[in-house]
Amino acid sequence: MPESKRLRIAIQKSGRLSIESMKLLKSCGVKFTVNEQRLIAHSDNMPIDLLRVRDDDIPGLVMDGVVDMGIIGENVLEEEQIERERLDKPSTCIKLRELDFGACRLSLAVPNEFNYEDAASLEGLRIATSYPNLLRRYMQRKGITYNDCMLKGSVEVAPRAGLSDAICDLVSTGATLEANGLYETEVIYQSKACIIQSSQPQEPAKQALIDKILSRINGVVRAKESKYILLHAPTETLEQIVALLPGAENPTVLPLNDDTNRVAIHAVSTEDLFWDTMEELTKLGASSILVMPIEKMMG
Ligand SMILES: Nc1ncnc2c1ncn2[C@@H]1O[C@H](COP(=O)(O)OP(=O)(O)OP(=O)(O)O)[C@@H](O)[C@H]1O
Ligand SMILES: O=P(O)(O)OC[C@H]1O[C@H](OP(=O)(O)OP(=O)(O)O)[C@H](O)[C@@H]1O
Ligand SMILES: [Mg+2]
Repeated sequence: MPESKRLRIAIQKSGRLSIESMKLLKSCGVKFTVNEQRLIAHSDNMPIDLLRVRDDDIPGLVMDGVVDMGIIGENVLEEEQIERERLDKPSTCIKLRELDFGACRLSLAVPNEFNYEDAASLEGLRIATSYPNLLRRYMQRKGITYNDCMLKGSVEVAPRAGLSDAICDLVSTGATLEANGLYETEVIYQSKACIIQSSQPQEPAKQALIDKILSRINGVVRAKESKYILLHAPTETLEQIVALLPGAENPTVLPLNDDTNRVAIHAVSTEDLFWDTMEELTKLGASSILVMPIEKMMG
């Protein structure tokens, strides 16, 4: 297939989103082998090329129509969108869906000894960040003026190095802040990874491939969020037991050999079954409870 007909998907080369992005595409049936030295990985079984780049470059590549799709953190997407609007550059793309990885938040944080009351405590101070646009938008809405200290990395060491009074950086577990004697004061943006498509019109064959990938992603994510549950239940508590299964619609109820007082239940639950619920189920007489992962779902 000619180069222009192949679907180009940009993913992070190496970092927090890389492994999950590749896993997601592989679970959608896209086969490829990555050569660490190479920017492009061609799929062996579908007309798809993967571009492995710095995550900061992904939104721009999609917005300029250089690639057709991208997997990126919403934080980076939004930051680039604001920047491009400011510079009058193409700033649109279609967010196809949020993904189930890369969850983090962009937060303000200050040194442990800082006496913080609210964002106004930062009036006139220096804030180090890699996200100047998201920070500016937040502070403008609050009417607070501050001084930017733009750092591409190691933002968490800026206060100790005397470069800033506070930081605005990504937080997940909070371990990085704690290790650097900082505490989180305000969340300014909640983020997850997402998959985006160029807003330029696609030719039908390419659009059909994008739709197919998206539909497979929906199936993969739904399957990950679901569980297949099997158990034996006394007929007299059947209704209560079914009511306890989270998000299970119309479970299959089957008779058991030589036992008229008990039935087997098969159900797909849209949530995980927690230990507390398992214990409630056994109190109602359920036995042989099995909770199994589902690999794929469709329809
Ligand atoms: N601690 C975290 N937990 C979960 N997701 C995170 C975390 N930190 C960052 N992310 C998400 O992963 C994205 C990539 O983070 P990473 O630290 O790999 O970026 P980077 O160092 O800028 O990489 P690159 O070299 O590609 O520019 C972030 O933009 C964010 O969406
Ligand atoms: O709250 P935590 O769980 O500690 O996570 C937050 C850290 O994770 C990210 O960095 P990453 O570890 O991806 O490395 P980087 O600094 O090289 O980007 C982010 O920039 C924070 O430094
Ligand atoms: Mg980056």
